Order: sequence, then C-alpha cells, then structure tokens
Amino acid sequence: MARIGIIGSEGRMGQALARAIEQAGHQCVGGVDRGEDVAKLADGSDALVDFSAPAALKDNLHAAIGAGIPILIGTTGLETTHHEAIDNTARAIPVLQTGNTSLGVNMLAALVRQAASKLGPDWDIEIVEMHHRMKVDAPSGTALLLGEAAAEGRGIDLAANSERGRDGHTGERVEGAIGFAALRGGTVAGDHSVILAGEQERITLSHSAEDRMIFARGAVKGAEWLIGKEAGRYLMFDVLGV
Ligand SMILES: NC(=O)C1=CN([C@@H]2O[C@H](COP(=O)(O)OP(=O)(O)OC[C@H]3O[C@@H](n4cnc5c(N)ncnc54)[C@H](OP(=O)(O)O)[C@@H]3O)[C@@H](O)[C@H]2O)C=CC1
Ligand SMILES: O=C(O)C1=N[C@H](C(=O)O)C[C@H](O)C1
Repeated sequence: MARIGIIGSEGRMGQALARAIEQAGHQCVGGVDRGEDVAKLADGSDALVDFSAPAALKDNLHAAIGAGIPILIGTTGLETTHHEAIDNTARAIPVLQTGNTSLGVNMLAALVRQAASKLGPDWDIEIVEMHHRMKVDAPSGTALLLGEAAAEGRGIDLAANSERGRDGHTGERVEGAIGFAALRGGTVAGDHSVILAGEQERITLSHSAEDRMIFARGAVKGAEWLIGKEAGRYLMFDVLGV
C-alpha cells in the first residue's frame, strides 16, 4: 500500500484520483489546492500526483525533491521553462510527466508513431481534439503528445513543424507540417483524432475518453510504478509497456 498525496485535490481530476487511489488499495494521505502547503503534504507521502495548474509546478517539484519522493505530473499547458524545471528535478528524483495517463491514449500514440514512420511527408498529419467547456489550455496535452509521436515517427522536430490555429488567408498547407485544431464544448472528457491524409485516401486514428476515471487509474499505476525507481524522467510508455 502506497501513501499518495494529491495536488489539485478539489478539482475534477483530483476527485477522480482520490477514488482511484482507494479502489487500488492505496491510501490517499491528503491533498492541496491553491495557496496550501505542498511541502507538508510531500513529507507524509510516498508519491505526489499533480493535476493542478502550470503556475504550481515549481513549488510542487521543490516539495518532492525536499521529501525525496517521486512525482507524477499530469497538469497540461506546460511551457519550455516548465520542461526545463522537470529535467533539472529528474536529476534528483523520479519524475513522470505526461499529457495523458490512459492506456488507450498511449497505445494510440504508439500507433501514430508507427504510421508516421511508414508514410512519407506527402501524407498530411492533422490532430483534432475536443474537450469540455471548462478546459483552459489548447492544444491539449494529449494532442501535443500525439504530435510528438508523429514527429518522432517522421524524424522531425515538432516545434519547428507545427501549424496551429489557422484563420484567414493562411496560404497553402506547408508540406510535412503537423496541424492542430481544438474544439471546446459541453462535458466531453477528451476526444482525439489523428488524421493522416494522403492522395485520395485517409487514415483516422482516434481515442474517446468516456470518463476521466481512465486518467485517474492510469495516474495511480504511474505513481505505483515510480516508487522505488531511480532518479530520472519517465513517460507513461515506460509504465504501460506500449
Ligand atoms: N495527464 C492527464 O492524463 C490529464 C491531465 N489533466 C490536466 O490536469 C489539470 C487539472 O485538470 P482538472 O482537474 O480538470 O482541472 P480543475 O480546474 O477541475 O482542477 C484544478 C485544481 O487545481 C487547483 N489549483 C490551481 N492552482 C493551484 C496551485 N497553484 N496549487 C495547487 N492547486 C492549484 C485548483 O484550485 P482552484 O480551483 O482554487 O484554482 C483545482 O482544485 C489540467 O491541466 C488538465 O489539463 C486532466 C485530465 C487528465
Ligand atoms: O483537461 C482535461 O480534461 C484533459 N486534459 C488532458 C489534456 O490536456 O490532454 C488529458 C485529457 O484529454 C483531459
């Protein structure tokens, strides 16, 4: 049985995670939200799981280092400076950061990587996602994870080849680009499609999240897996073996 502390405990994911921790036979030792002391939570935990906001990240990493425990970061909307902080932290403790903790999405990413590696740049790649009306970041962390998988398969750098938020006179599509489109509405837990559009044919690889418990269960698996690991930066691919 592991003692797991939740960052963002009153949020949609925090509440789902508390249920998943109990269902897996672990102990939810408590949680923090905005303005609360994460260092104290870390001291009583075997692992921290963070589903909060990018602004909280540096304090959360600091608390995990202070307590010498692993941390799983599910928060999305991270920028370059956040990733640099994660890389630095991963020299001291095990850190798993992912845009999506579900088995299905990580399997989808593996399929996208394979498809992109076999099909040439004449197959245009577009990533479409839809989420509930409360989501604050776009593209979703999952869309970026899928974009990274496609870019890796194709052997290109995602940042240098992304096309986001087309509007107005955009000009023709750039060959080899990876496009992103984000839809928001209702209560959608998370839908993602990767479209590979070739000459007169099209492949669509999709995942639909029916309930955010899928993310919560994946996060518990990730936290279990991280406990006792060497310092380093890990992915859900390492946990799920896909
Ligand atoms: N990786 C994955 O598989 C998944 C990732 N996510 C991501 O997880 C994050 C949370 O999503 P969701 O639960 O829907 O969002 P919510 O807005 O429902 O919950 C976020 C929680 O974090 C709290 N919070 C905000 N700022 C801080 C802070 N500085 N320190 C501590 N807590 C803070 C909020 O408190 P307050 O209300 O006071 O601001 C709130 O309780 C998002 O980034 C989302 O994209 C979501 C699902 C799956
Ligand atoms: O905010 C959400 O709800 C979700 N966020 C993650 C993302 O940004 O991809 C994962 C999931 O799609 C739900």
